[in-house]
Amino acid sequence: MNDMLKLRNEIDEVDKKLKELFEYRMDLVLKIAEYKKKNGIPVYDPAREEEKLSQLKNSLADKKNADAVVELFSQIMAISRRAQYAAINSADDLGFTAVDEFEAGDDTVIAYYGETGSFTEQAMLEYFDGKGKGIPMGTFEEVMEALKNNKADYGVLPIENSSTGTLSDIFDLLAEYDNYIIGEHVVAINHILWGLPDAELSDIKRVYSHRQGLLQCSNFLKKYPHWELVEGGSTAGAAKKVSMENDITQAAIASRRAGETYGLKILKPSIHNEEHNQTRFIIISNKRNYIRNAKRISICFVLPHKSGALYHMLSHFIHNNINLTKIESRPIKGQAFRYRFFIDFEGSLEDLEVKNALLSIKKEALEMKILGSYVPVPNSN
Ligand SMILES: C=C(O[C@@H]1C=C(C(=O)O)C=C[C@H]1O)C(=O)O
Repeated sequence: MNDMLKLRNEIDEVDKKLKELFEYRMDLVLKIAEYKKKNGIPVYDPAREEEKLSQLKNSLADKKNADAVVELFSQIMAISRRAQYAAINSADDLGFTAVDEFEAGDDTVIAYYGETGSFTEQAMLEYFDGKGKGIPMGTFEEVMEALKNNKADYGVLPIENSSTGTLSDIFDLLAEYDNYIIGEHVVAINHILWGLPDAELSDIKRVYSHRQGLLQCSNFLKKYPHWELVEGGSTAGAAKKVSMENDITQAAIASRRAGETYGLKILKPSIHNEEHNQTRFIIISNKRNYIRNAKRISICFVLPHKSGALYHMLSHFIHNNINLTKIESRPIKGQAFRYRFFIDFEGSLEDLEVKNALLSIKKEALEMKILGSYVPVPNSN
């Protein structure tokens, strides 16, 4: 027998013992689960886990294995928690209810950002298949308020553009309001420069649009440095303004639907920077419901201000084998250089792995909110 074979035989012996010990440990873990269930004790006990890890680390004969031991036992404890959640079965509730579908009929009221003809209205019409009664809202916040005050059943808001990135205001509003993401929809955005029926490109002195419209067409606008760019309202609102004010020197960047709705003329088509300009919209509700088995979840959390806090938080995703699709951070109002993290990941609120990760994060974070669970648009993020 050669040397390696001999060593491998020894490893086999060690693994056999480890396996037996692991099975023995899991039996103990399940007995503890029984006790916790009977006495209403939560599964996750971070103080106990912290104490165990430092004890194991400090008692090592050879400190070079310290990080490996922490990693190994963090995994073992995550596996143990998962087994306990399975045994106890939803004693710790995430507070969301699964439904088979979201109903939308002719009486359903949907608050959307912008005016008739806005891209958000288009997202609403496509998502709800033309059903429901859309009510336009002048600001993102008004959409949130309409849900809060039960003036609307659903809301539709833009959240991310393929060329300009996320709309940070929406993240702040999601953290602030008790409204939840129940769906998403992606719309191809084609920006057109619109003027009055008699206007020519050479007449233009001022261009109106939403901030996003101006940003997404920045390369085209750079060619006309003498134009005054005015941001405010939605793209459709800008088209309406140009039509109403009847000034030949004014133009708007807006969608085809908006320009046609307000009787304008195309001065220049397809002026956006990126050929495949797309915006992702979210559908929101004030109820904590989600489509059963929806495979995307969004959360946000605030961490204690200490080193390694984010690393530790992310380890809950790693140890539960959860794939993150997006991470963002936003400054917390009134707290200089402190951040709230926003994470999207794959999984269903019914998965034990997801439950394990979320309940652990909830326990460790200063605050944690599940922003919703929904069916993702393929390849949207
Ligand atoms: C097994 C328990 O449940 C969880 C798992 C732990 C472990 O695997 O050692 C420790 C603490 C708890 O988070 C326990 O409470 O002891």
